[in-house]
Amino acid sequence: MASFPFVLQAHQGNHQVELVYNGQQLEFDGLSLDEPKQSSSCLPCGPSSAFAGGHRIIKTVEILNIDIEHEDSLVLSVASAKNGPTKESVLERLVFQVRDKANAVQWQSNVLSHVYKDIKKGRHFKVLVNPFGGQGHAKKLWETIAEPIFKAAGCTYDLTYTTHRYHAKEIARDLNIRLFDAVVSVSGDGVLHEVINGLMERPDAIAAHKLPIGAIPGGSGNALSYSLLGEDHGSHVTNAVLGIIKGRAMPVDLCSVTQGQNRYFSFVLQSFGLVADVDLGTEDMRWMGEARFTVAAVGKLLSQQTYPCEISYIPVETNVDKIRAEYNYRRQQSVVWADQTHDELDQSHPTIVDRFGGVNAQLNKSDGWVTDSEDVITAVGAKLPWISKGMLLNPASTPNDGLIDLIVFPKGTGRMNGIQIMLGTETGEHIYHDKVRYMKVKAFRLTPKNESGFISMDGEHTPYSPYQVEAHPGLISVLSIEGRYARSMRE
Ligand SMILES: Nc1ncnc2c1ncn2[C@@H]1O[C@H](COP(=O)(O)OP(=O)(O)OP(=O)(O)O)[C@@H](O)[C@H]1O
Repeated sequence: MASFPFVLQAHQGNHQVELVYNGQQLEFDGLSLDEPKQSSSCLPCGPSSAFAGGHRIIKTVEILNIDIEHEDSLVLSVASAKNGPTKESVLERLVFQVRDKANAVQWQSNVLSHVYKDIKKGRHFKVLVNPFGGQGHAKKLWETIAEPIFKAAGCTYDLTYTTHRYHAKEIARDLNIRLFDAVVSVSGDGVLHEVINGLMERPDAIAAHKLPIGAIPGGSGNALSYSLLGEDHGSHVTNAVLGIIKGRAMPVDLCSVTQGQNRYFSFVLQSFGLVADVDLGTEDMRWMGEARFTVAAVGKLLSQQTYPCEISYIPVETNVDKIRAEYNYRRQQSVVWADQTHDELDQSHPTIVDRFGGVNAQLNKSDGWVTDSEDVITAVGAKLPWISKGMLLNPASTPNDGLIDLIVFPKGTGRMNGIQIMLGTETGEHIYHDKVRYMKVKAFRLTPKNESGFISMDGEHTPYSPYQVEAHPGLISVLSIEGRYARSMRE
């Protein structure tokens, strides 16, 4: 293999340009101070400082494709952060003229083989778009932003617009998984919940759980996108698509929930009390848009409403400082991809095994169960740090620590503390509040002690009856460039 740097002499009009790829990034030297000939099919392009001094840098991860068109045009397709690191990346087509085609072909081959090292180039996706997701914007987001980037990267897809509730679940259940490199959803978390539950219902769930999932934010709650891309980029379609084209399969734990005779799979959260009420009990406030959640939560905190229940859990760590230290330690460790793991389902057993029994089993004392019987304001188990924009409820959540983050706001918090805690959820600082209990657990069981109310599994309404949650390590995989969620806790 040729050694770095890979250098190519090219032209833009009368300007000579040197394209230098060093394994980390592509640098253009000698660019015209005017922007090069390009087209952008995403966002309007603002003035770019990236061209200052005739020099521009494009990171390896931002390079989608390099084509040689006609005899002398080298076309670079990139999704770059040209408008600033917190702005949505932009699809660009940069065109250069080359005089020595053979040389250009060699350069193209050298660069692309490095850009797609360990990643299949030209993936084939099953794409699901919920035309009603996110107040009806998902279809437009697909057509105007996502689809052109997939095409520019040479990816192909089989597209379905979901036509009814549970359509995504039916598709995932019946999908010929060997045909696709991943299943991609342009939606909120509701459709992803259906996809995961559809995959897990299959007789070949053992194989199906290996099919990676790609999330493009197109709903009103995009918890997975926010968790993968962080607060700044969680709603940015281009960044999400880049992660799907250039990401690898990251193993992600999945919560299995037993309730009555049923089993659900939950990848975001299982909520009881205030958080469930705000999620499911505010349909009549939909006209307020996203503000409905804040208005409802403030109202409930001021009313000091509490919810009687019994919570049992198997604690692993209950000290927030130690949880943070472990979080930071884990971030120092090298990333493990799904194709490098041997999870429990690869072994001999054909179905999910509940290590701690289901909800109807007696709690086994030797497992270390602890039981609290007191009213709470809310109790939430979760596997994602962000549950929506501006709501970093479980900052220590990581994709694959095999544990559930359990957060409890006990009764008697008081109105002022309640508001302080709520404000803290924007940055995740609420977990340090002395009225909040935040812990890492292996499993938990919640038994409501009143007649009726709301329990939410990933935003889905489930019966108001006891449920037990256990995390199954690495049961699904999600396409990710970083191999971890965006940083959600301070160092
Ligand atoms: N064509 C359709 N008609 C009605 N419901 C649908 C359709 N397609 C999908 N759904 C349902 O829409 C629900 C919400 O979908 P999605 O995940 O896209 O958004 P969300 O963020 O959860 O919520 P929101 O609808 O508020 O954006 C899912 O539970 C899914 O079953």
